Amino acid sequence: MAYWIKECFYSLQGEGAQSGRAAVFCRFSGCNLWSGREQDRARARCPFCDTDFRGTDGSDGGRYASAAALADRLWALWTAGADTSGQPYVVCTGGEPLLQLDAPLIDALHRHGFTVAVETNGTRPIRSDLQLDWICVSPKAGAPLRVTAGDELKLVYPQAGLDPTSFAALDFRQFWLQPCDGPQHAAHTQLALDYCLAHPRWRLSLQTHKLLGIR
Ligand SMILES: C[S@@+](CC[C@H](N)C(=O)[O-])C[C@H]1O[C@@H](n2cnc3c(N)ncnc32)[C@H](O)[C@@H]1O
Ligand SMILES: Nc1nc2[nH]cc(C(=O)O)c2c(=O)[nH]1
Ligand code: SF4
Ligand SMILES: [Mg+2]
Repeated sequence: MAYWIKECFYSLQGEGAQSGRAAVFCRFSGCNLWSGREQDRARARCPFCDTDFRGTDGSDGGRYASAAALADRLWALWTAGADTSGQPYVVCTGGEPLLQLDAPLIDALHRHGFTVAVETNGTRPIRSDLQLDWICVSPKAGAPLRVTAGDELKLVYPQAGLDPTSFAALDFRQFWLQPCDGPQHAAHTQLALDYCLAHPRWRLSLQTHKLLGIR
C-alpha cells in the first residue's frame, strides 16, 4: 500500500510522557476532523489545530509506494541524527495517522528496531492487528471517542463542552492536560495549571518544542 506523508523529521518529543525524548516524526497527510484549509477551520470538528498536514510538500514528504520505502526513510533520519546509545523511537502523527497506518508499516518499523508510538484523535478504533508500542489519545469535543484505552490521554484544554472528569475512568496510564495554543494561549495555560493543581491525577503538558523553537 502507498502512504501519503506531509513530512518526516528528527526532533525531540515535545509533549506528554515521552517529552524530551529523541524521535523521528512521521506526519501523515490528511485528517478526518478538518480539511486543513483555513477557510474551513471555523466549521471544522477540530477548529484549534496547530498543524499543517495538507499535501506532501514538507521535508521528506511525498507518496511512499511501500511500507519498506517509508520505514527505510525514517530509519535514515534516525541514524543521521542519533548514535547507537538509545532505543530508536518513531512517532506517527499527522493529520490523523490511523487513517493510513497499517500492520505492514508497523512491522517494517519494528524490523529496523524502532519503538512505534502513535498520536491519534481516537475517533477510529485501533485494529487489533496493529502492534503499537505507545498509544497517545487526544480526544476532541466535536468527535466521538472510540479509543478508550492506551498509554496516555492528552487532552487539549480547555475545550467547550469537555470536562476532564469524563475521561478519568478510562483505561490510560497517564492523564495530561495540554494548554490550547492560539491567541488565548497564556489564559489557557493558567487554566490548565490551575486544573492540575486542583486535580493531581492530571499532569501539565507544555509543548516544549515550541518553547525551544524547534520542530
Ligand atoms: C496535530 S495532532 C496530530 C495527531 C492527531 N490528529 C491528534 O489530534 O491527536 C498532535 C497533537 O497536537 C495537539 N494539538 C493540536 N492543536 C493544538 C493546539 N492548538 N494546542 C495544543 N495542542 C494541540 C493534538 O491534540 C494532538 O495531541
Ligand atoms: N517536537 C514535536 N513534538 C511533538 N509531539 C507531538 C507532535 C505532533 O504534532 O503530533 C509534535 C511535533 O510536531 N513536534
Ligand atoms: S484531529 Fe489532530 S490533526 Fe486533525 S485537526 Fe485535530 S489536532 Fe489537527
Ligand atoms: Mg505538533
